[in-house]
Amino acid sequence: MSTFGRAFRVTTYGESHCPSVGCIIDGCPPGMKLTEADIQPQLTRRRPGQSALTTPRDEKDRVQIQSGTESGITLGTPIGLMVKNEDQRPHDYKGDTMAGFPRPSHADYTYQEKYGVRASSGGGRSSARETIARVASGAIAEKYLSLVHGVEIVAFVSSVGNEELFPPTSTHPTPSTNPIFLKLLDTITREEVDHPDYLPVRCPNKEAATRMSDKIAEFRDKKDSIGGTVTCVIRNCPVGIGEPCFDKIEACLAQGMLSIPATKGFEIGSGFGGCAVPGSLNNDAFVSSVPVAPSQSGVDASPDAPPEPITNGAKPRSNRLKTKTNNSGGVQGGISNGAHIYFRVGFKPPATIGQAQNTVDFEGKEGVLEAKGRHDPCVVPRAVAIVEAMAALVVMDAVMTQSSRQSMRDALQDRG
Ligand SMILES: C=C(O[C@@H]1CC(C(=O)O)=C[C@@H](OP(=O)(O)O)[C@H]1O)C(=O)O
Repeated sequence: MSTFGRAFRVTTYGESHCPSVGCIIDGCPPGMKLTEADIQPQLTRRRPGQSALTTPRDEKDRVQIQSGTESGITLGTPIGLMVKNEDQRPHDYKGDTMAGFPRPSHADYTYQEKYGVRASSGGGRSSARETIARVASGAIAEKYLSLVHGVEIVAFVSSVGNEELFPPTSTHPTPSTNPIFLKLLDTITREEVDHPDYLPVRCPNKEAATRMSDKIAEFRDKKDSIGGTVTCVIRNCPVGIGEPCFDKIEACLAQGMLSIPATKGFEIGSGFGGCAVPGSLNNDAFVSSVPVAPSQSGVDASPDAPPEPITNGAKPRSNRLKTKTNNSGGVQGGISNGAHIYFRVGFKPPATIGQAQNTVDFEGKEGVLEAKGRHDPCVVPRAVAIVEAMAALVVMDAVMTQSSRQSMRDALQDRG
């Protein structure tokens, strides 16, 4: 299906080589200021042609809002977003080789088998061009979450091949116990991730970023490709989002992330590393967290503090407890507990490589494929913006669902 979400519902359209890609968003709250300027920065972080380590396809990826706003304010009606495909080279996909051979590990074969027909050039619907619509709609969800709840979502590259930002050690087999990692989750911003020292890879450590950049260049120069991981943190996520049993927040995050092209893995909190340690080490003990009311504390709220959540006039609910550690990654029982939600997404090496591969054509005849075209040797530097967008879409949908439950519960108060 091409629709994601229930309350905040995004339907994406477009193939790699059709006139445009985009989406319709249904359910965006009315009355929010919104212009292209709110959306473009994330599209620019995702766009192809941004460095020597990405696909050279040179798209500007300028977004146009087609509907759903007037005078820069959302109307609550469907928002249409469109980005033109401008730099296509369909002839790269013509001829005996590219047209005749399903690219190993690409979607060519399965699309052909499933639909009996497929887009004749590019990745068609399976192309990373489709992620433009996710990034554009995610920017809108994120704007609301930031304005109303102070939510912050930041992703960064945590590995390329075997080059890791936090390699496992005997003391910290998983980063969830590493104080440097945890401090990074507290403070990292998108501006830091895009610091010139960390570009073009977007790994927030100069030495690791250089190792990763060299690794990608090495595989690009061999006409090969390499995989990697992206870590993402969601700060100030409201407590209580996630809909057990099947729409637990981590299940929705996993689905959202694993719907991004080229993903092969997802872990949250201590993840797979946490599965190798006893409960006594993995459990997150609780401590009291009774909030001090501003009138009692004698100090004004910090200008950086997240805004008070909007509760439609009902009494705000205090978060009575917090955890000392956060191996759970901010989620228990599939419901957010107020701690940072953090997770890691694994991306495989891109399937399209220029190196000769022994394979068979669509008829089963043996041959050699040397793929043509302009392709990423590694997707993780551009995937950072896509992971952030999918996180925003998941959280927005879950916040809207919980807000509706909460306001109906509040309406019942004192009425028996
Ligand atoms: C253009 C983008 O990525 C493209 C993803 C892609 C594929 O097969 O997935 C193939 C290449 O493009 P083309 O279809 O022109 O050969 C990539 O450059 C993008 O992400 O914007």
